[in-house]
Amino acid sequence: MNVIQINGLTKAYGGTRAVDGLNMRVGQGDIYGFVGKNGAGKSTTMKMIAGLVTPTSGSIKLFDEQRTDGGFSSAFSRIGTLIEQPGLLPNFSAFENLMMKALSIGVVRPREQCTELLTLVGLEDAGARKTKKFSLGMKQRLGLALALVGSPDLLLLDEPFNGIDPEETRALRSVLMRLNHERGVTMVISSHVLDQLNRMATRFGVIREGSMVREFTEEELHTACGSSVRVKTTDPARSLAILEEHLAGATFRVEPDQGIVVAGAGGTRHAAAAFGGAAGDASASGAPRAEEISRVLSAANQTIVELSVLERDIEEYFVELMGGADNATLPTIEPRR
Ligand SMILES: Nc1ncnc2c1ncn2[C@@H]1O[C@H](COP(=O)(O)OP(=O)(O)OP(=O)(O)O)[C@@H](O)[C@H]1O
Repeated sequence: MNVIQINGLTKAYGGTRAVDGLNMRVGQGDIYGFVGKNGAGKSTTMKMIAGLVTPTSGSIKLFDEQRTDGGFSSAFSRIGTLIEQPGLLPNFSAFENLMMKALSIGVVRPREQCTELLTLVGLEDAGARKTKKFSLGMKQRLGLALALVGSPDLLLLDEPFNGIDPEETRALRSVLMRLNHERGVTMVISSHVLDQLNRMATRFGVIREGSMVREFTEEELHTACGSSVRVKTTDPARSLAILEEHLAGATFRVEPDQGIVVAGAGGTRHAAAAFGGAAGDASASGAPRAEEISRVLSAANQTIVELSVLERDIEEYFVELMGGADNATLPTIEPRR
């Protein structure tokens, strides 16, 4: 079942289209990594889903309920949001902040739920402290607890890792993973911190200038970033012609030293065809196989002097989809742990 189904969503501010004909689909149980450069339209999209901003046009369906001009009748009660700074009252304790929300939305047994949520986000020992004494990371975790009051089925988290240190980040990430695994909570997490999303997300959506560039699963990401093969022969021009003839759907790049880099449609520059695009045999697995390239060239009496498999960088792939690396806030992705 789709938890979120968005079609042609647009938000215009005067002449600026913050979101421009966006399509998006989030399935039940997804941890959906919503990726884009600063200003791409992530926050505006999240705010429209959360009902904080009214769309200019387009449709939003949440839990099979279509948004109307009056908003949603029941779907909103199933959403928890952490968008921008959590709205904490600084002179009240963490527990009191949670209780106020629990009482305002009529949670059954509010004290129990608030105590449980403080434990869930690792703030059980800080419940009585005023939130103005909290670190940024503690505030983020309390903000998450606030979003969880009422046991929502869908969490919308806008840049939840912004400005918090690595230890707090790890703590927050582990709470989110538990919520997803143990309670089946669906999440949309927007971030330009690819590293964090890459460790958690089961699906991704890349937004660029207000439009969805592509959506893909974690598996499809790894297929798309699969290896390419570099081959060098004594007759590069002839070898290239042979490979082009035999490897339908693959893409080719000749490097300055005449080495030929062969990638599946999911492998390098022509990633546009990766999912559902025109792709031939060589791209079906996302990458050409070195053995196949070797066999094709040998059968045509080409002399191979070098053959190697190149791994593609996930970060490079995202940066390409997002529209280039003119963003200083893109860190390197570390290997999964
Ligand atoms: N209330 C508003 N009035 C006018 N323009 C806005 C408003 N909100 C957003 N924008 C513009 O819409 C575009 C998208 O902004 P948005 O905040 O959605 O992007 P973002 O992807 O969340 O970026 P960031 O990562 O920097 O938060 C930007 O050009 C922004 O300046």
